[in-house]
Amino acid sequence: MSLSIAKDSVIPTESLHTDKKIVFDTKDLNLWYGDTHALKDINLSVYEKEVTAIIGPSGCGKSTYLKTLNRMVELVPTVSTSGVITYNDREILNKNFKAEELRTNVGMVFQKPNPFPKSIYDNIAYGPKIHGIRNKKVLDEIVEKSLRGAYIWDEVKDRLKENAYGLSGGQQQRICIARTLAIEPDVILMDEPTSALDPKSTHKIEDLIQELKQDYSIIIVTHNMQQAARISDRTAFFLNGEVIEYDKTDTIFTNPSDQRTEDYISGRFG
Ligand SMILES: Nc1ncnc2c1ncn2[C@@H]1O[C@H](COP(=O)(O)OP(=O)(O)OP(=O)(O)O)[C@@H](O)[C@H]1O
Repeated sequence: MSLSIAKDSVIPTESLHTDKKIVFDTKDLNLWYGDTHALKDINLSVYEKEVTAIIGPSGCGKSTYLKTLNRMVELVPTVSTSGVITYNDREILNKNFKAEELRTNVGMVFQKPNPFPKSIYDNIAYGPKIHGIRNKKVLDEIVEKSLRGAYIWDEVKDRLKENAYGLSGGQQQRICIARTLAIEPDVILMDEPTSALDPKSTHKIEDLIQELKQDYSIIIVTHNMQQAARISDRTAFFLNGEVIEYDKTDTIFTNPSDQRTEDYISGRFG
């Protein structure tokens, strides 16, 4: 297996060897927005029930990569791709794989909390209802389980009929996480989930992510390197659309093998 090679972004290092199952395997992925080559020869294996952080300066392709994993990137008409991504050994860029099916297994939480303008209850019940669940008792159970899973049940259990907009930003973000849990995904993509939150809410979400990784595989884009160091098991460093280095988080932050990683994590650019 190749060691870290910045040139063609094939990065699995010796220390990445693990018995863990690969959830997402990306091979030679390239992505263009029209003429803009946004992702270049990405090779990356994401392991189950871990937190994988994606770091790198603005515009390096972090969000694009995340949105490729649930095919949201296809909503941009100019997008074209080459290469292969498998999710649990199934090729997802293949048109035969329905994006809707993928998205029931791969949930996403965005930078800005984006609850629906509906009651807290309806925010959580929305996804299950779309999937055909109508039984009130079953929906009640899903709502409670999801809110408990996002560690917000005790704060909202007496106000489930109130509009979610009445909650604080940190609470809204946990409602959005609960909404994702309600569709029972096995992967949760998080695009800078705490960047709009105060330190206390950030801390709660970080604790929550640590809990969630017992049951889910989590991929998180973050600009906050302390956050990546605190909560992730592995970290990928992106630069100009390439993966420069991918390794265990401890290694990336204490002994990176590429000078550009070292320069970035020590704040010399970005
Ligand atoms: N919808 C789009 N159409 C055209 N180009 C785009 C589009 N979205 C992103 N890009 C370009 O693709 C490249 C990667 O952008 P992306 O948003 O993935 O970077 P990022 O690392 O997530 O940045 P940030 O940290 O600022 O969110 C950039 O050059 C960006 O301008």
